[in-house]
Amino acid sequence: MATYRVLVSDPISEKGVEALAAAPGISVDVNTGLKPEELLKIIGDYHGLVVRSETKVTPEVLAAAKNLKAIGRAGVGVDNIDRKAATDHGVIVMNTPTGNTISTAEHAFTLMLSAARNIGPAHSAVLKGDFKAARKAYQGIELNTKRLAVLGMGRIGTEFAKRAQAFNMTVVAYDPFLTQARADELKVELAKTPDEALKGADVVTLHVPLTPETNRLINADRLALMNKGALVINCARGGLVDEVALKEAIESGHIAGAGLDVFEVEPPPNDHPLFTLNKHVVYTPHLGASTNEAQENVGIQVAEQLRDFFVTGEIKNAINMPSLDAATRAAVGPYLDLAAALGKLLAKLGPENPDALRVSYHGPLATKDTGLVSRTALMALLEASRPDGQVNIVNAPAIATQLGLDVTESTINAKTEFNELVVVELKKGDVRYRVAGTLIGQSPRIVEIDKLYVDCNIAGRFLFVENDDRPGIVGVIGTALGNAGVNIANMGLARTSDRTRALTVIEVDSEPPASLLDLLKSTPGIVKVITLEL
Ligand SMILES: NC(=O)c1ccc[n+]([C@@H]2O[C@H](COP(=O)([O-])OP(=O)(O)OC[C@H]3O[C@@H](n4cnc5c(N)ncnc54)[C@H](O)[C@@H]3O)[C@@H](O)[C@H]2O)c1
Ligand SMILES: O=C(O)CC[C@@H](O)C(=O)O
Repeated sequence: MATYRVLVSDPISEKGVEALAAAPGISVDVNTGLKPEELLKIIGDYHGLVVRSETKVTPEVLAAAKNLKAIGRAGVGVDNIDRKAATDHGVIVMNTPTGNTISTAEHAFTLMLSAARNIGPAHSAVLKGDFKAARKAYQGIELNTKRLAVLGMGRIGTEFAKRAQAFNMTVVAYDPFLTQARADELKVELAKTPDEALKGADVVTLHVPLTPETNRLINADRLALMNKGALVINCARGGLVDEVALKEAIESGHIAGAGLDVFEVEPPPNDHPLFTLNKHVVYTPHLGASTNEAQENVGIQVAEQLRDFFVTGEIKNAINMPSLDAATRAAVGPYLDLAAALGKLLAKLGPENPDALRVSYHGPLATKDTGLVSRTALMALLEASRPDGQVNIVNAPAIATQLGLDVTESTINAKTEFNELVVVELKKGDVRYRVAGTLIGQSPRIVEIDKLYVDCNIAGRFLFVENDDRPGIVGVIGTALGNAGVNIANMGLARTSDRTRALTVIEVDSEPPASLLDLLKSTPGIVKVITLEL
């Protein structure tokens, strides 16, 4: 059994490490706090990497990670992992989206309460002996009946909103994926834009991922839309808030204060502009997910996901490719093998430098999740012209885009002679070349090559001979193979209905020598001879 080496480069729970180390064929090294240059030196030895947010998985790290197959993020945000570089290098990135939801929502809620009631500065004042002065200085804000804007109504935003409703706050939410029906179910007002949510809000809480679109989501103009004396809570990502604009809005008195768990640069510098403020502010060092419960959840989840990926091929919570659970993997397994054979066949028989690949599904298969089947056909097509290991299931679509190969998938309701059919077609200008296969029982078969009906195994050594449909050709081929000592395992004949073209598909037991191929190619009536190992 292959041994996969996994590096855990940020601290995760002991139970997670144990779960991973106990899996067959997996060995684990825990090596946290590595400097970037140290990580670069060792990453080439590993097949799997487990991180939290400290390890930065940069394009340089991915370029050095020659054996890396999967990265597991023990947490939600994957902004510390260069997703494009991972995909280009064919590395699956998985996160553990649910394990820290409650802890983070609770932490964000704590920040709101603490900012409203000056818990941080008041606590420090008590320790400094300023008890009496602090009683005067730290008048709080009541949250009851206040208007809360939630930006990002996903897992954490929803949990925050529920808690705010228990505090009798009115909740308005903005999220491009929030439907009116879901908003009604959650009893929140649905805002159509962030501005609409912020207008007249007393508190805003952020629960969106950091992306180019959400960078500085909260800026000076948006702060100005909020009510005077409002609070800003950020337990998502630092870059979501323009920190300078926030400081100015607090100093001007328009915004009362902020509760921040995250900063644009982490750790923030000691002279960070927001650190001079001392009312209605509370800062924590990215602690949203730091509870025993959350860390155990994400540590175990990430370990199980990596283990299942290496041991059974199951893909869960991947952010750069479709998921594939064990049951679906088993159900589509034979089609994956079929798709790989069809892709390989097309690479050999179809037009060179094609501009489009189309994968279509007929019959009940069309109702299944076929994303991975199509990817497999594409991968096999691309693999044929690239050295081993350059193309895989993760980076195949990105490579196709680089090549200008348009890949489409469709389902077709038209009846065929087969209960189910997978058709893979390669197009170059007006030239189209298609191959198709089906499952007979659980056994994948190739049933069509360029509109000729065949019945061919998906594994083995083959000789494809295109010839004129006239007497004697099969005899010539058989004699030539016999003379060359190449045994025929299987043979099938197909021809067009107008008898202009015929195809002889021969499964052979050994590699046909070049002299045999030359002889066949020079035989009158034989148009094309191709060998292929599927
Ligand atoms: N402080 C911490 O320790 C900590 C812990 C966990 C998560 N996080 C952060 O919290 C974020 C949210 O986590 P989650 O589990 O709720 O994720 P989620 O995917 O369940 O929710 C994110 C929501 O944001 C929405 N969204 C995307 N772009 C948006 C936009 N421009 N405006 C409004 N909404 C938008 C999405 O539709 C989605 O519903 C994560 O991306 C992560 O960065 C921080
Ligand atoms: O690992 C952590 O503690 C932070 C996790 C958090 O930022 C996340 O996005 O899940």
